[in-house]
Amino acid sequence: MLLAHVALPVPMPHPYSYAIPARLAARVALGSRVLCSLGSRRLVGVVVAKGEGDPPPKVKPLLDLLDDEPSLSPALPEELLAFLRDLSAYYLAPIGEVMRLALPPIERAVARALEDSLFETKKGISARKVQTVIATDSVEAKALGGQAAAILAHVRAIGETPLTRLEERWKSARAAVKKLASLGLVTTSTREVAADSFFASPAPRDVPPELTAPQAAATEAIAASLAAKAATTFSLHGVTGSGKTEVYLRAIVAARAQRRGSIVLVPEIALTPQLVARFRARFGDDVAVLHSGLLPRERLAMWKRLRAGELDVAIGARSALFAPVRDLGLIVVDEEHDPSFKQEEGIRYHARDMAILRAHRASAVCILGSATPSLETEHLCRTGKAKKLVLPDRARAQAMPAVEIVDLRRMGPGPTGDKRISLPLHRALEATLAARAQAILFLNRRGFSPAVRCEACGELCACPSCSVALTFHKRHGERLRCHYCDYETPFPERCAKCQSPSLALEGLGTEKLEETLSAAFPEARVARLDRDVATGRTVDTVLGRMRAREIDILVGTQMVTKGHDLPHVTLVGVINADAALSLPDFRAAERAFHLLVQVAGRAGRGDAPGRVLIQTYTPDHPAIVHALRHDVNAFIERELADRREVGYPPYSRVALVRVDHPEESVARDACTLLAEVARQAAEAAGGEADARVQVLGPAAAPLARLRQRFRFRIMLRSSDRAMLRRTLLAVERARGQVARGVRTAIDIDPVQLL
Ligand SMILES: Nc1ncnc2c1ncn2[C@@H]1O[C@H](COP(=O)(O)OP(=O)(O)OP(=O)(O)O)[C@@H](O)[C@H]1O
Ligand SMILES: [Zn+2]
Repeated sequence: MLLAHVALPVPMPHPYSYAIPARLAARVALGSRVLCSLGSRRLVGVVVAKGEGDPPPKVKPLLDLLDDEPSLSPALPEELLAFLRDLSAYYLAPIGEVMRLALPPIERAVARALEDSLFETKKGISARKVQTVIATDSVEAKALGGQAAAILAHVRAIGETPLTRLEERWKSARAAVKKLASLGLVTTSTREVAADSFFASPAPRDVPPELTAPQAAATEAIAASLAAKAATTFSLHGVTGSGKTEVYLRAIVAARAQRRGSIVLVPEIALTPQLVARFRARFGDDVAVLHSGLLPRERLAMWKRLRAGELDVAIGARSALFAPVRDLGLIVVDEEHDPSFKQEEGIRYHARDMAILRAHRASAVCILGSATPSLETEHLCRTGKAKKLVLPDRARAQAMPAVEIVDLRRMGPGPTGDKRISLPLHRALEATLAARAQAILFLNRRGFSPAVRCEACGELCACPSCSVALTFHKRHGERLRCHYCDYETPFPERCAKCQSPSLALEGLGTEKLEETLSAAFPEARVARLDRDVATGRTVDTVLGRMRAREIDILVGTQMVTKGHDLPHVTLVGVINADAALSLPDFRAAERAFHLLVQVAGRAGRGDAPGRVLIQTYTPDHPAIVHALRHDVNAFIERELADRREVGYPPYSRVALVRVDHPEESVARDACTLLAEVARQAAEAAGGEADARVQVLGPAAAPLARLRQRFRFRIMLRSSDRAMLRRTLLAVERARGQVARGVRTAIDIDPVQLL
């Protein structure tokens, strides 16, 4: 009997077997989507293997085959299917749930046939209706005022405009449009559109610039690997503003020349409208831009066009890694150091690591681009697994900005009296405004639970055995705690280093900065960009206004540090460089360094030179010292030495077992049980000293309670991946033994340690 082994979207590690009925026999292929019954449910799964043999008892037949159109069948091409199986094995993730990462939304007709749809909407896919406003030929009888006048002028200048766009700029656009319509000055219409903000305005084609010598060398190396069909990973280390994007564009052209497709992964698509615009300027609208704002219908359309080979370039955030691009030749990971490439829920995959894997399997080229390569990537270069390409200078030979330190231990507040705006920063802002240039102020608000710092010497209270910052907790009296080993100590009376009694909590309270600035510089247009004020479209609007020079000072979080290319920004101020350094995370220094170099790199990209002021209590911290000199290599060298010494990645492999439950004792007991299992498995596995799997914990997670649940965890660490894996498999098997209601998760190569 002919059998199909089907991955179903249920949390089980194994596929299910079904009989292939004769009518489907010729068409069911590996990667086909099929309809199956499981118990009383009907589910859509993917055929991951076929075989002939004795059927298991009570085997049921496949009910139907979903993909019939030859260009779309099977749903998952062989290359993608094999990659997903590897991913599932690597992350110990249920095969059916992994498949779901790559499957398109389901069509309406199919969805109707399913009683139990796995996909986001039971109804299937609905259309996007957009209300637009068009100016008529009528002329106003008497002059209009206020928003109505502004909107009318806008619509006359721009042409048909979606109402939602108008509402972004004018609060009462809806009422104003109504009034204009009643005067016969505009008409509105509702229609179905493939509206996508990335394609809202036409993209004028650009003329490819002449490459700089390093760009040309990088492009040649990449093209040679493509031509040889040699799976190669490149680390493209180019300083900020060196023109990495141009290298990506040329690499895509080289892949196209061989009729191979490309995937470009970016950290956050909402923050990169400019990058998308550059791709459209080069390639027209023949690129698939995958982002969370797409409706299922739009996503399905993109998926189909990619699968059929009509589109050969997909750009998107980490999930674009699963795009069904035909004959994959290239995967670009832009800003590869960015932590957002790690998925933090469900299947906790790292898109950078998996990009390397998928490219490898497809004999494709993978480019990891960054001005601040991650230590992981640097390690790949040093162990011969990646080739390094360097762009040492800015593309148009602009100087790197001058970076200066403001030592907050010595420097008091400027005229505002707010200590976050030191005198030098205040003066620099004045000078920038006088020169009609723009400034970016970066305030780092990460670090939910504060660390303790000595105001006299700047020393941070750290764990004696883990070299990470201790975290302040109030719950059982004022205590400091290590989130790796659970070391605990009462709030110290004096600084361990200089004995000063002036210990202070590293403050958050940055909300009022924008207000303070507006008050201090009344003539300046101040705007803010962070998660609270910005979602999807507003980001685009704020960045658009920044580009149009309608903003003088932009205040923001991490969001302002990402790849923006704004030629009129001459001043960058870092309000408090220390916040990032005090996170209880072995990557704290690396992240802080990345942020500093990236945000500094926003200054001086145009003709006028740039200036960067970094305010800090710890001017001697290596992350700051090296950022001051833009010395990425020296920082990497030093940080690698530190990691090697304490045995953290990239010199070891780490995994976290996370456990949570509404009751603290239940969560702790479950975690203790799994830790015991891990210890026994680690012991049984044996191994040489440094390969031996270390089991740290159970310890309370830094975010000890989240959404009413108490969180505990175990950290497992080994220099040997196979050993670590064996131990984790034992934990995985024991997950079923914990008390009901306890949630457990295994996070392999974790990024977020909170
Ligand atoms: N060969 C070239 N000749 C002239 N201008 C170039 C060339 N290559 C790139 N540029 C320009 O240099 C600027 C910086 O390029 P790009 O934004 O790609 O830099 P980047 O390396 O991605 O920087 P970052 O890491 O800061 O994001 C852009 O305005 C781009 O148009
Ligand atoms: Zn510790």
